Amino acid sequence: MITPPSPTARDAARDRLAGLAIPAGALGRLGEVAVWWSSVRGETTPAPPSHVRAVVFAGDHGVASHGVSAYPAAITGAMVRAFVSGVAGVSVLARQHDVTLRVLDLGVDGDFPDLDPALGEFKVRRGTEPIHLADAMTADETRRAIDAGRRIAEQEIAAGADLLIGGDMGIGNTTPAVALIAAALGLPADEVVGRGTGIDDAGLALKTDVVATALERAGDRVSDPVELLTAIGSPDLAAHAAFIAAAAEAGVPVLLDGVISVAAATVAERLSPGATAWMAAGHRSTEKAQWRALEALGLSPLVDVDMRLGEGSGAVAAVPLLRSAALLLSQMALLDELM
Ligand SMILES: O=C(O)c1ccc[n+]([C@@H]2O[C@H](COP(=O)([O-])O)[C@@H](O)[C@H]2O)c1
Ligand SMILES: Cc1cc2nc[nH]c2cc1C
Repeated sequence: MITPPSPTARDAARDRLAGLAIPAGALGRLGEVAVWWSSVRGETTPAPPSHVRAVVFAGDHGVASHGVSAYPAAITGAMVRAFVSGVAGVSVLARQHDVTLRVLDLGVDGDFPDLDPALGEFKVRRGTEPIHLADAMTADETRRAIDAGRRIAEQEIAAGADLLIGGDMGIGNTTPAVALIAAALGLPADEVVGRGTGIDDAGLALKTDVVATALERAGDRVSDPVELLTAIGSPDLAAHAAFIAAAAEAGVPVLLDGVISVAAATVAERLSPGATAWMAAGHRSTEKAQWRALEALGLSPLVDVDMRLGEGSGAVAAVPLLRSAALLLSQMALLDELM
């Protein structure tokens, strides 16, 4: 069940924004996100987010060995190690912007016996089935992944998060992500498929076929979000979607990242209708499915710099803008006070 963010705080913040010593609308999307931040914090002029926590959901995808990615699946595990060592792209941004980063292995096709066992605490399976040929996972695995995502959100909230970010790592994961978006928006494969890590035209045609076949294979099951995750999702995507839904249910705001995070958000909205009110869009990815889904959710991204890294990086890059927006709304003079 979703309780909407405070309409009183939202209206008061909107009034204050309209009265600031700026030409009307001059803060652009910073003004919009400041009003959203007030509504989700339930105060007219809340402090900027100071306990931002990001979780990277890692997993492998059976389609990765079917020509849909520019990189081999072995990169997933190598990057998990990079997150643990603090040297991945999002690790750098998280340090810079004082964001706590946690990586979890939900479905990597490999193990990490030399790393902290907490990394695999929520592991559901090793990789998924290729979604154009078979269900990604079993119904029981989907339930376990959803339960994991909810528990992860609870843990992050208990640790004091005032803003949550879901990141992703998984070679091949843009294929199920865009398939989930196609299912949610009722779009055909060719209107959602993008180049992911950088596939060429032949790869793009193949990936479009894979997504179209996966959607066809899923059939009517696309109308149920849980069955949809079983058919064409993955443990990492299911946990990510449940993480967002649980955050919204608990009244904790979420800043969205690229195409995988936004795909998870479309499923979260279906798991918990109204969840979108607790979300803001961190950035605009180069993946067209991401913009289409953001548009369908009614969200406008803060940062637009052609990023397509995933990992939660675009959302973390937007954190300073959200902080600026909150400070502008609370610290600027009103025009009336100056006259
Ligand atoms: O966030 C995005 O919009 C995004 C767009 C393209 C690629 N990625 C990242 O690249 C990987 C998936 O790309 P691919 O081509 O292997 O499906 C995965 O690890 C994602 O984090 C992420
Ligand atoms: C190197 C590399 C790093 C990534 N981080 C997220 N997705 C990625 C994909 C690749 C290939």
